[in-house]
Amino acid sequence: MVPYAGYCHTFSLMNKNKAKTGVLLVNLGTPDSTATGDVRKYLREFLMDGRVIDIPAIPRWLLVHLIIAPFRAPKSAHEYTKLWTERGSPLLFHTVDLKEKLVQKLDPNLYQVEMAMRYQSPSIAEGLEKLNKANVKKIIVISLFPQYASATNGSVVDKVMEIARTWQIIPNITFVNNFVEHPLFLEAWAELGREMLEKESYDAYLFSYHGLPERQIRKGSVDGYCQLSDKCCAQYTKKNQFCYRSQCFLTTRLIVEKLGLPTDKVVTCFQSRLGKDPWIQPYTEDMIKQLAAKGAKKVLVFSPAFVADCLETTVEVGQEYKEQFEELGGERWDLVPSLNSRDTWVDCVKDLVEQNT
Ligand SMILES: C=CC1=C(C)c2cc3[nH]c(cc4nc(cc5[nH]c(cc1n2)c(C)c5CCC(=O)O)C(CCC(=O)O)=C4C)c(C)c3C=C
Ligand SMILES: [Fe+2]
Ligand SMILES: [Fe+2]
Repeated sequence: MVPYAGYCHTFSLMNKNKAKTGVLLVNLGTPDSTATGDVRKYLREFLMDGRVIDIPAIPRWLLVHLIIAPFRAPKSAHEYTKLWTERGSPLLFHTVDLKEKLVQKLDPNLYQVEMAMRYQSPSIAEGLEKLNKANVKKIIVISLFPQYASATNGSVVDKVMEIARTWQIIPNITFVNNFVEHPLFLEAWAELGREMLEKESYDAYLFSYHGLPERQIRKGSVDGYCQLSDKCCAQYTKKNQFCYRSQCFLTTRLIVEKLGLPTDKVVTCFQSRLGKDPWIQPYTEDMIKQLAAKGAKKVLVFSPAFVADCLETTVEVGQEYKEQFEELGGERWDLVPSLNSRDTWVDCVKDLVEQNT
């Protein structure tokens, strides 16, 4: 044992003298409080991002400042009161917990981990500054969105580069593009699913993902491959490997395989449409109607575009869609909670870090 202990001691001293690898975990962001003013501030920053509302800057400014933010802020502020806790917004505190658990699992001599929000606080600028001051040799940026979208992962890349390009020395920066196929991401969802399935049996399994304007999928389509039909997105090929819709269908298939669910009882759909333009389909509202019309009484719902409980899951899926389903005669609408900071998910993030070191 003695030589081994000595070796470890030397090894850890060697590590102490080496530059660390920086890790930046980034989630979407949330208002600072449920006050209408804070929600308005959040919505303005979020929706003024040209990757989120991808229209020219002047019409975007008019749309956001004169229409969406003023009308949506009071309504959204009220919605946020339904999920706010003593620790604030779940999206934020679950990301803090994830970061803290990750820190526990990584060697502190090798890694410095920071977390940030794409919009509002803590900002990406603050997180990057901490890593820059620590003189890290490399930065691994993990956007906490499993499926790639220009509006989320793409926007994080944009923001990180906007800041890093002002530095004299830019270390190596690696971005994790998506992690839909990571076995531990899938296993974490399967564990959550099993916990629900042990207690209850269901007539149908609904996978509801955040929606996107169809236009944004078309813009990213290689050789016009993505026509937003079931034919293109139901397959995952090198042509549509970055198509958000196809990555969502793939996520469903892989979780369903792990759980051994009957595929004829599984539906994939998209929620949270904003504005009048067509968003990717099928819409979750339409699927709820179809399931109820077919006589489904008990539905188990997964939201695997989100890694933490948030407004979109807890309130929109867990409360509003539940009410709609019950009004149509449904009896049970059980939402699988999100990954938050459960161990298998932390192990997934740890593995993403180590693979990219
Ligand atoms: C899966 C990741 C997400 C994608 C893709 C995405 C695209 C996208 N979102 C909007 C508009 C809104 N989204 C809102 C909330 C929200 N969105 C995501 C994730 C994705 N968005 C999350 C995690 C949340 C919840 C944040 C929280 O604090 O809990 C909202 C604000 C909420 C509201 O006022 O109702 C808006 C607005 C667009 C336009 C878009 C793609 C173009
Ligand atoms: Fe969103
Ligand atoms: Fe596609």
